[in-house]
Amino acid sequence: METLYRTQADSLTDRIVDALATQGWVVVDDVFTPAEVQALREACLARWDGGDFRAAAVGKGGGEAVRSEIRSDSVLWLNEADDAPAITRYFDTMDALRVAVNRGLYLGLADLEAHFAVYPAGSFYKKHLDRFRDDDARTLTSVFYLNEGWPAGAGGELRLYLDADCRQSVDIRPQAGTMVLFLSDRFWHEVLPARRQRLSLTGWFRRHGGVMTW
Ligand SMILES: O=C(O)CCC(=O)C(=O)O
Ligand SMILES: [Fe+2]
Repeated sequence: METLYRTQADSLTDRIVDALATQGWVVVDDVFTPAEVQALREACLARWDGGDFRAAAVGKGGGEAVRSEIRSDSVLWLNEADDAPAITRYFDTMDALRVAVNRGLYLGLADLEAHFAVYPAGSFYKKHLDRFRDDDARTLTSVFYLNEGWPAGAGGELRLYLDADCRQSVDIRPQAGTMVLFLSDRFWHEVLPARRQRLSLTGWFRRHGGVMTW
C-alpha cells in the first residue's frame, strides 16, 4: 500500500537510485521544472555576459593547468550562498538528491562542488575520467544542460563510454532539463565538438577521503 502514497519526487529518486545501483549511470529530465531550468539558464548567461568565467583547467592542485587541446570550455564555480535564488535552489535540490542516493546506495556523499560551463562554438572536452589520480573524493558526477532546443546536427553531445575498454557508448544531447548522473571513477566520457554555444551546470558529489571527520 505504501506505493500509493509515494510522491512524484520519491519515484524520481527511486529511478535514479535503481539505475545507479544496476548500471552506474542514468539520464533523467525531471529533476528541475522548466521554470527552474530557465532561471538557471538566465543566471548562467548573465554571468557569462558579465565576464565572470575563466578558461577551464584540467588536473588539480600543483598539476592544474589550462590545456585547450584537452578542453576548451570556460567555467564559473558556484557556491550555495549565491545571490541568485535559482542557484541556491539548485544546491537545495541537489542536496535532497544526495541524501536520497546515500540512503539507497551508501555512497557516503558529503558535499557537492559545482560550476557553470560555457562551450563556445567549436569547443570540446576530450575523453577523460572525472576522478583525479591524487584525490578520490569525486564519487558521483551530475551534468545538467541548459540549452533550449538543441538540434541533432549541433554536435556537443556527451559521449558516455559504458565499458572500461570504451567499445560501447551512448551519446546524450545537451537539451535543457536533461541531467546525466554517473559514477565518477567508472565512466570515461567526452564532449564532442559543439557547433553552437553550449551551456551546462556540472556538479560532483564528493565523499570525505582519508581521515574520518567525526
Ligand atoms: O558537459 C558535459 O557533458 C560533460 C562535462 C565534463 O565531462 C566535465 O566537466 O568533467
Ligand atoms: Fe567529465
